[in-house]
Amino acid sequence: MSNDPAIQPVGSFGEGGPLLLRPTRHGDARGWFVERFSDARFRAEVFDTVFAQDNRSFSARIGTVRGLHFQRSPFAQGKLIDIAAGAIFDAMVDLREGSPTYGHSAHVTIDAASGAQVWVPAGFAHGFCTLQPDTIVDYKVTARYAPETEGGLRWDDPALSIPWPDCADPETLTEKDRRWPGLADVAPMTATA
Ligand SMILES: Cc1cn([C@H]2C[C@H](O)[C@@H](COP(=O)(O)OP(=O)(O)O[C@H]3O[C@H](C)C(=O)[C@H](O)[C@H]3O)O2)c(=O)[nH]c1=O
Repeated sequence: MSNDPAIQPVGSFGEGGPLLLRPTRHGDARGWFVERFSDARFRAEVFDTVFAQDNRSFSARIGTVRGLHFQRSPFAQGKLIDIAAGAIFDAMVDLREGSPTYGHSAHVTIDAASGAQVWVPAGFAHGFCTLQPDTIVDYKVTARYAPETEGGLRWDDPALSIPWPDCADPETLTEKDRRWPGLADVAPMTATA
């Protein structure tokens, strides 16, 4: 486990779990510059993988809930999440087959102001709730979009004990996100990226 303050674990999943990353912002009189992603650095310091796709979602309303989603093998996705505008309460659940922390959840708040990022490995269900209006979430994923392999977990399943923020608004859920099963009814994932 890294003792680099720029890389810290999210939750208690042990080696190979989600991470909070703080890329260095180089400030000067004009503002700042940051390398949001470096292939070589990510492979060396976080996880040796390649990314297949860059995604961006815009959520107009505060309290918008998206998730909890995942893709199954062979399109299980690791996700590197970065906030271009606004802020999110980011949540993840371990669904890795055989994991000693199977079914455990964790959460972290990240925002555009801090530039912090979250790495969510393949094998985790992922979702977020926006904490500001007009929030833009950018994220790199390690496998292409494969809707035929998509699965989900009910965002407010009591078995997950995710302490969603008070602003979370069920009215913002898509029909799809209203229908996901609870943890007891989801099969574990083989986390191949
Ligand atoms: C994920 C995805 C979606 N789409 C299309 C499919 C729909 O027409 C539209 C919205 O899709 P969806 O409602 O699945 O979008 P989100 O609810 O933001 O889904 C995401 O939400 C949580 C937070 C995640 O972690 C996943 O990355 C992702 O599932 O974009 C694509 O064309 N490509 C894609 O990779």
